[in-house]
Amino acid sequence: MTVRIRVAVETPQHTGLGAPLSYESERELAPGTLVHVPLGRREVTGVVWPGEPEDAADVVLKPVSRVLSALPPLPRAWCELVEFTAAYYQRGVGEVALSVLPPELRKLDDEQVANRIAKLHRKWPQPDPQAARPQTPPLSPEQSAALDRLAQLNSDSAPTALLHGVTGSGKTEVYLRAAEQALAAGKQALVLVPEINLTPQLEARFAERFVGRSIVSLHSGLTPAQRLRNWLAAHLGLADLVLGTRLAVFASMPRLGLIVVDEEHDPSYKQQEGARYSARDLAVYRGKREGAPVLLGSATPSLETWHRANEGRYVRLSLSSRIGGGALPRVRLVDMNLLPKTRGVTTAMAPPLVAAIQERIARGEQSLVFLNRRGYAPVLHCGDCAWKSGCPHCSAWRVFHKLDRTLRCHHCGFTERVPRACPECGNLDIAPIGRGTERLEEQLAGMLQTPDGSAARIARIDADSTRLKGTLEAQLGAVHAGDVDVLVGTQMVTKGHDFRRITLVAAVNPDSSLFSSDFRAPERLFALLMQAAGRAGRDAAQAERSEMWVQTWYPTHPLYAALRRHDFEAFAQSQAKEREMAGLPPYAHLAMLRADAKTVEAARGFLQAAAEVASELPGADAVMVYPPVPLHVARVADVERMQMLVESSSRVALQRFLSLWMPTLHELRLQRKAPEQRVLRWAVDVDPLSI
Ligand SMILES: Nc1ncnc2c1ncn2[C@@H]1O[C@H](COP(=O)(O)OP(=O)(O)OP(=O)(O)O)[C@@H](O)[C@H]1O
Ligand SMILES: [Zn+2]
Repeated sequence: MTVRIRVAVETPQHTGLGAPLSYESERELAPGTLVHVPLGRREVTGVVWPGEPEDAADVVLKPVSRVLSALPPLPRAWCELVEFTAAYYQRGVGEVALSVLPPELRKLDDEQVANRIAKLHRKWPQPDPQAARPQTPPLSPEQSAALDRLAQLNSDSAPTALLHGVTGSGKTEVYLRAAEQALAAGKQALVLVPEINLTPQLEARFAERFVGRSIVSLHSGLTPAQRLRNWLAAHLGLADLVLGTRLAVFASMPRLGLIVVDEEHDPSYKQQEGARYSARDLAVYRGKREGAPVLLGSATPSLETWHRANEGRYVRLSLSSRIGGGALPRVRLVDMNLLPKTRGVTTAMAPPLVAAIQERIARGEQSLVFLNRRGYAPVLHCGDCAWKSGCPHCSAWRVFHKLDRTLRCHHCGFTERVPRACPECGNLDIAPIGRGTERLEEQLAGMLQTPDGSAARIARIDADSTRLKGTLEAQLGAVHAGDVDVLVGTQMVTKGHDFRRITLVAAVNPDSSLFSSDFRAPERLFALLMQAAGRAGRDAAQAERSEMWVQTWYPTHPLYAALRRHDFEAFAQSQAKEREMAGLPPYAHLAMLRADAKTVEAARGFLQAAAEVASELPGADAVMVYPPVPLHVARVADVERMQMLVESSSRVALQRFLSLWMPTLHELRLQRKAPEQRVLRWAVDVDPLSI
C-alpha cells in the first residue's frame, strides 16, 4: 500500500514550477519530514509538505528515494511561514524552504544526521539552576512601564509592539527582561540584529545575563558545520535564545515565545536576492501566527512601522530619555558655503570641527568621524585630457585605494594597479578627486596631535580594514579600551555600539542623499545621522559636552532642522505627508520588476512586453505600471539592468495581480529567444526598499 504525498523541492524560478511536487511513499510521512526525491536526472533534498497532492489517480508518481527520519519534522508553523513567504514574495515554496535551511543538511544522509543530533545532545550543557544570578540594574521608570505594558498585553494575546526609544535609552535592557520572562515561561526567544558585526556584542550581553542558559547565533558568517549545529540546537529546542541576522527569522523553534527585531528600520533586514523578503515583516507575521509577542525596537522607526503604530495596529512603547538622564548630543551644522575655498575646492574638514576634535584629544575623550565612502578617493582624474577612472564593465567609477595602489570597482570587483600616467594621454599628473575614509584618515593624521606633540591615534573601520577575521573585534576593542583618539569609519561604526568615551561625532559629507531620486533616501539619512549622533555622550557624566557635527552645503534643509531638535516625530510627519501626497508607501504598495540583459534594448523590451501583458490581466485597473527605467547604476559586470515599478493602493489587489502576472512572465522570457531580445534574468521585488 503506497500513499501520495507532496514534497517541496528546489525548482529554479525560471522553470515556473513553484508549488510542491507529488511523489509516492511506502508509508505515511509527517509534514515537515526531510526526504530525498528524484527530480529530473538528479536526486534532491525536499520537505514533505502539508496538504494532499492534486494529481489524478492514474498519474504515475515517482517514489521517495530516502527519508531522513533522524531529524524531527519541521513544525507546521515553519511550513506556514515558508508558504506565506513564497506566496507574498512570489517565489517557489521549495525554493524558499530549501534556501532557508542550513545548506549542510542537504549533504548529509540519515545516519550522519542521527550522529550530529546524538553528539549535540551528548555535549549540550545541562541548564544550571545553581548558576550565580547575574547583576541586573534596577529598571528606569520608562523601562518598567514598557515591560509592564507588554506583559499585560501579552496575557491577552501576543502583541506587536514598537519600542521607540532614543539612542542610549536602554532598549537592550528591555529586550533582556522580555527574554527573561519568555524563558521563565519555558519558551524560546529569537533576537534579530541587522548586521553580523553586531552579533558578538549582543551575544556577550545576553551570555552575561543568561548564565546557565544556552544561546546560539545564526548568521552567514558561521562555518557550514557551526550553522548546522546552531540551527539543530534551535530546532531540537535545546537553545533557549537564538540571536541572528535576517536569515534567523526562519530558524525552526518549537517553543517560540518572543521575537525581538533590534533597529527595525535597518535596510539590512531586506534580503536583496532570491526571495527578497523582509525579515522584519516576516517576524511580525510569525509572531502573530505562533502567538509570540514581537518587539520592534528603534530610535528612528521606519515610516511603515511608525504609521502602523499611529493606526493602533502596533502598540507603541516609548523610552524618551537616556539612561542616567544624560542629554542627547548638541547638533551643530557647519555651513560649508562659508568656508574659504582653496583653488575652488573646500577642505575636507572645516577648521572649527578640527579644533573641536583637537580639544577632545586634549581632554582624553574620543571622536568619531563618519564618511560613507571607503577607499582613498572615489575617482582618479587627468587634468589634461579629462580621463577618469571609469570601470570598463560598469556604469561607475573605479575607486582609488592608495594603500595597495589599486583602482577597484565596488560593483563588479574589477581591480587593476593604479597607472603611473594617464592611460589616454600619458600625462603623469593624474589626481584623486573627492575623498573616502582612507584619505580622511590620512588628512586627520596630518592635522591632529596629542598635548605632548605626538601624533593622535587614529583608527579606521570600514569594509576594507575589517576584511580579515577578528580585525573588527580587535579594532572595536581598542576603541573601548581608550587606545584610540579618533575613529574614522563608514556607517559600520554608527550602529548599535555602546561606546562610552566618545563625546563628538562628525558627519563629513552627508548631503548626497538629500536629493536622491529614491524616496526613502531622506528617511535613511535621518536614521543614520540620529544613530550616529547616538554614539556620543552615552556616559551620562559626559553627555553635557557631547556634540554631533554635520558639515553641509544646505544648512537650512528641514531634515537638518529636525535633526538639530532630535525631533523624529516632526521629521516622520513631514515625510508621511509627502508620501501620502505622492501615493508612496506606507500609503501605497509597491513591487518592482527587474530585468537584466546584455543590452538596454533587450531589458527594456522585456519590461515593455511585460507591461502589455499586464494591461490585459483581470484586476489590471487596480494597479499602475510605470515605464521602465535604468537602475541607479545601470550596468554592472557588462549587464544592463532595468526596472519597472508597479503600484497599487491595495496590498491585496497588488498581490492578486502579481500572482496572475508572474506565470505569464516565465512564458514571456521563453518566447523572447532572439539574441537581441534575450534577458538573462528577471525578478520581482515586493515592497522594494531602494528605488
Ligand atoms: N536600568 C538601567 N540602569 C542602568 N544602566 C542601564 C539600564 N538600562 C540600560 N543601561 C545601560 O545604558 C546603556 C545604554 O543602553 P542600550 O545600549 O540598551 O541603549 P539603546 O537604547 O539600545 O541604545 P542605541 O539605540 O543607541 O543602541 C548601556 O550601557 C546599558 O548597559
Ligand atoms: Zn565594475
